[in-house]
Amino acid sequence: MVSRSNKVNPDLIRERQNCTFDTLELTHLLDGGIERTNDRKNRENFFLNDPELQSKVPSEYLSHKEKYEEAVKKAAIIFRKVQQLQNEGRGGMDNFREILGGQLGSAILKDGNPLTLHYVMFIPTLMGQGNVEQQAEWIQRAWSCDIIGTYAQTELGHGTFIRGLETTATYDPTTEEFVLNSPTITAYKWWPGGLGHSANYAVVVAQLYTLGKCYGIHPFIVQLRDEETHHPLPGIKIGEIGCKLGMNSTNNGYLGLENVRIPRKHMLMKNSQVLTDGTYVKSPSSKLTYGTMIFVRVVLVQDAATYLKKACTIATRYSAVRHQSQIKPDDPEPQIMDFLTQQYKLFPFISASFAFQYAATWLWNTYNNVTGELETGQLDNLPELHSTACALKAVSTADAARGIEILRLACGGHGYMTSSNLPSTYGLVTAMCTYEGENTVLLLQTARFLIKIWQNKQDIQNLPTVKYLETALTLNNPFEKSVKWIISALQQTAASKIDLANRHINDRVQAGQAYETAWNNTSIELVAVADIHGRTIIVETFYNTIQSLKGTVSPQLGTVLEQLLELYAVDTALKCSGDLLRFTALEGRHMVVLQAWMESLLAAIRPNAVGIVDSFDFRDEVLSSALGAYDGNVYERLLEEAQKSPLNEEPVNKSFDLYLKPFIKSNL
Ligand SMILES: CCCCCCCCCCCCCCCCCCCCCCCCCC(=O)SCCNC(=O)CCNC(=O)[C@H](O)C(C)(C)COP(=O)(O)OP(=O)(O)OC[C@H]1O[C@@H](n2cnc3c(N)ncnc32)[C@H](O)[C@@H]1OP(=O)(O)O
Ligand SMILES: Cc1cc2nc3c(=O)[nH]c(=O)nc-3n(C[C@H](O)[C@H](O)[C@H](O)COP(=O)(O)OP(=O)(O)OC[C@H]3O[C@@H](n4cnc5c(N)ncnc54)[C@H](O)[C@@H]3O)c2cc1C
Repeated sequence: MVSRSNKVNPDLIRERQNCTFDTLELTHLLDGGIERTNDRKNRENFFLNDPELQSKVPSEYLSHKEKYEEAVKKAAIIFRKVQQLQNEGRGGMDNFREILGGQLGSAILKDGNPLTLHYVMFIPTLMGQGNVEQQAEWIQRAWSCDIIGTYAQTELGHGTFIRGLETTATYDPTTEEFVLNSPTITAYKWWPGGLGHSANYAVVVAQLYTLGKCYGIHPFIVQLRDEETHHPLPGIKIGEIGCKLGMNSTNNGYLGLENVRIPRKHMLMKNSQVLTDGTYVKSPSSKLTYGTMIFVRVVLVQDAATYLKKACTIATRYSAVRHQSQIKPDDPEPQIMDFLTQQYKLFPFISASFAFQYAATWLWNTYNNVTGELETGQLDNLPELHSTACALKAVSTADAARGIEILRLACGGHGYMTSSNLPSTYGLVTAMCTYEGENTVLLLQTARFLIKIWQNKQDIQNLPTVKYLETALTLNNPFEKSVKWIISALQQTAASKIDLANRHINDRVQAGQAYETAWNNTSIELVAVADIHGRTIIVETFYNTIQSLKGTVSPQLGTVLEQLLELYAVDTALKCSGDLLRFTALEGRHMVVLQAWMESLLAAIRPNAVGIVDSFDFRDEVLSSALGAYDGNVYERLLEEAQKSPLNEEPVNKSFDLYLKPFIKSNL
C-alpha cells in the first residue's frame, strides 16, 4: 500500500509563497480577534484530540442503526465537554456555535447530531416562551441535560402552514390539565430532530382549545419517555422516520399523541396563558410564538457561510494541486485553477462566504437588539427583523447549497467520492433550504412586508433595511464601475420590481380577483422581489463592513478584502443583469465593462486564492476531505481512504463463489 508522505505538495508550497498578504491577519479578523482564534484552536484541540471522539470506520460504511448509536455516544461526550467549558467560563456562545454547526460539530459528527434540537430549539423555546416560573423549573434541568428535548411542530400534513396544524391540546378545568391528541394520521408530528429515540421531552406545538373555543397554535412541554427507562409513556406513539438524503444521524422522529394529559403549567405561558378556570389570556402578538424560528433562521446564515467556506477550501486546494489538459500545445498540464472557467467556479463563492459571514454578524446583532426591545414590550421592529431573517436565510442557504454543488463539480470525478466530504456537506446544506421555513415560503414572507411598506411608506426612515425604497425608484443613476453604483442599482431594481409587482396585484384586484388570489398570481414576481432585496442587503452590509475595516487592517489585506467585495458585487450585478438592464441606467455596452471587471478580479484573486482559504483555518479533521487537506497529498489520501472500504478487507469477496463464479461458468 502507498504510504502518505508528510511533505506538502509543491504546488501548494508555491501558492503559499506567492500569497501577498498575511493569512494569519485574515484568520484573526474572521474569528473576531486573536483571542478568539486562540480560543477556537484550544477548543479544537480539546475536542479533536480526544480519542473517544475519533472514528475507526468512516461513518458512510456504518449501518443506519450503527450511525445513530455512534452519534449518541459522541453527542453525550461532546456535550459533557461543552458543559465543562461552560462551567469553567470558557467560550460561551462560541462553544455552541462551533460544536453544533459546520465548524467543529461536523468534524465529529459528519452527518448530524441527535442532540442539536435540544440546544438549538428546545432550550431557546423554554427561554423565549416560558414565563419566569417555567424558566426556573425547566431551564436548569434542560441545561444540565437531566432531560433531553426537541421541538415538535411539523406534522405529516403540514410544515409550512402552521395555522393548519392538527394536534390538539384541550384544557380540562376539572383536573387542570391539557389533553393532547393527534386526531388524524396527518396530525402526527414528523421530522423533529432527536425525536425518534433520543429526546424524553418535547415542546409540542398544538391547537389550544379551552372552554369550547380554539385559540390557535401554542407550545406545550410534553414528556415523551420515562426518565429512567426511556420507554415511551402511555399514549405516546413514537419512532424514527427513516433514511434521508443527508442528516442520517439526527434521529428525526414521528410522534402520535393519544389522550396524553399534561399539567396546565406545561403550556409555555410567557406570551399567552390559560388560567385555572380555563380563561384564555391573549398574547400581545400572536406571532411571538414564532420567536424560536426567527432565532434559528438568524443562526443559519452563519452556518451557511461556514459550510460554504469549507467547500471553497476543499475545491480551491484541490484546484491548486490538480493538473489536467493543456492551455497551449506543448505546454505542461496546468493547475486546473489556471483555467478561467475554474476560477469562475471557485472565487465568486469564496467572496460569497465573506458576504454571508458579514451579513450573519450584522443580522445576529440586529436580532439581539430587537429581542431586547421585545423584552420591554416594544414590538415595532419585529416585522422588519422577521422579513430580513427570512430573506437572508433563504438567499444564503440557497446560494450555499448551489455553491457547494458547483464546487463539487469543480473537483471532477473525485468530488463525487464521499471521501471528498463534498456530498455530505451538500446533504447538510440543501436541508437548510427546506427546514426552518422552506425558502420560497420565506421569500414570500419578505415580499409581504415589502409590499406593505411600498403601499404605506410612512416612518420608513426608521427601518434600515427598507429606507432605500423612499427614493430608489426615481434615482438618476448613471453607470459607474463601482460597488456603490452596484448597490444603488440593486436598490433601484428592487424598488422597481416591488412597484411592478404591486401594480400587478392591483391590476388583478381591479380585474375582480380577490387580493389573495391576485397575490398568488403575482407570486413569481414577489419571490424575485424578495430575493433581490435580500441580495441588496448582503452587498450593502459587505460594503459597510469593508468600509468600517479601513485603517484597521494592513494595506495588503485591505486590497484582498476590497477585491472580494468587488467580486461579490459585480458577480451579483452580472447575475441580475437582465433586471439591471431593464430598470437602471445599465446598457449593453456597460455589460462589457462589468464582464471585464469581473475577469480582472478573478485574475487579481488568483495568486491569493489558496492563501484566502488557508485563512479560514479549518483543521484537516474539520474538512474531513481527501481533496482538501492542508498538505495537498490528494492521491495518497484517496488511496488511503479507499482502503477503509470494508470490501477491501479480503482479496476475494464471498459473492464470487456464491454468484459470480456460477454465473461465469453457467455458459447459457
Ligand atoms: C448563552 C445563551 C444560551 C443559549 C442557549 C443555547 C443555545 C445554543 C444556540 C446555538 C446557536 C448556534 C447554532 C449554530 C448551528 C446551527 C445549526 C442549526 C441546525 C438546526 C437544525 C434545525 C432543524 C430544523 C427545525 C425546523 O424546521 S422547526 C420547524 C420550522 N418551521 C417553519 O419554519 C414553518 C414555516 N412557516 C411559518 O413560519 C409560518 O407558518 C408562515 C409561513 C410565516 C405563515 O404563518 P401564518 O401564521 O400563516 O401567518 P399569517 O397568519 O399569514 O400571518 C402573517 C403575519 O405574521 C407575520 N409573521 C410570520 N412569521 C413571523 C415571525 N416568525 N415573527 C414575526 N412575525 C411573523 C408576518 O409578517 C405577517 O404579518 P402581517 O403582514 O400580517 O403584519
Ligand atoms: C432535515 C429536516 C429537519 C427538520 N427538523 C424539524 C424539526 O426539528 N422540527 C420540526 O418541527 N420540523 C422540522 N422539519 C420540518 C421543516 O420545518 C419543514 O419541512 C419545512 O418547514 C417545510 O414544510 P413542508 O415540509 O410542509 O413543505 P411544504 O410546505 O409542503 O412545501 C412543499 C412545496 O410547497 C410550496 N409551498 C407551500 N406553501 C406555500 C405557499 N404559501 N406559497 C407558495 N408555495 C408554497 C413550497 O414552496 C414547496 O415548494 C425538518 C425538515 C427537514 C428536511
